[in-house]
Amino acid sequence: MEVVIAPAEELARLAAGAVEGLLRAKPDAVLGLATGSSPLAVYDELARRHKEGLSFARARAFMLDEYVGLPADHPERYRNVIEKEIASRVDFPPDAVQGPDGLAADLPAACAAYEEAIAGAGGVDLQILGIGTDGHIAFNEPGSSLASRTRIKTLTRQTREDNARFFGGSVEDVPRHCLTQGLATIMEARHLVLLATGRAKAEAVHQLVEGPVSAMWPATIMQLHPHATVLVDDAAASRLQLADYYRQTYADKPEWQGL
Ligand SMILES: N[C@@H]1[C@@H](O)[C@H](O)[C@@H](COP(=O)(O)O)O[C@@H]1O
Repeated sequence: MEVVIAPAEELARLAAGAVEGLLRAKPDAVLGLATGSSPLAVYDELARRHKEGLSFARARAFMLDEYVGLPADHPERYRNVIEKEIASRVDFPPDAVQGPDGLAADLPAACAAYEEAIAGAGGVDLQILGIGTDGHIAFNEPGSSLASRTRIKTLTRQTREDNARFFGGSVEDVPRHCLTQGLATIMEARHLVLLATGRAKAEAVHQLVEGPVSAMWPATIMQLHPHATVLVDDAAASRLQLADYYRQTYADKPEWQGL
């Protein structure tokens, strides 16, 4: 696991640079897209690079998760958020961006179909991730099986409170259920790039990087991934015990190495 501690704008450039490097080497790459506020600066940077010639015309993308039951036109439905924040700003082919169907009549079948779609596309090359204050990735809340696949989950009160800001501040308006890629699904992506900023994420980041691997902090499963990059600002890094070592390692990193 590589930990990079840098200002937020630099983190966004690094993540976008990893996506650009991938697309230049493999134009038909499969990207994994996350919602939440953490990746927004990355999407801005990708939209900017698209204007300068970076093409997504042969790429595809899979979303991490979706609320259950939000109406198709609800602005906070993750499918609509991803459309607004990135898909509509670059040149993905039509239908190239897919997400779990939170409006399906048969939710388990929709989850199974989603797993098949990811596998059918050859798996995700680069997965962008955020992290919840309780250590969730996608919507794999504490207690999630480390072997989980795409399925329905019940959101914790903490996550609903964290996300209430997107629903006019009303916790009651945040759905109680979601569909989410499982931890084992996410672990199959070939490169994981997680972004976290702000002091509220400091404990989750400490656990993610330095805690024991545990379903209580689901993101800790990333310690078992052969290619995981954790991009954090000073505030999110403030509880890291080995912060000095991570800073030194990154400062001394050979330029050819990339993320
Ligand atoms: N399902 C999403 C996660 O994918 C995201 O990582 C998390 C953190 O969000 P933010 O980046 O806004 O802090 O929020 C939501 O719960």
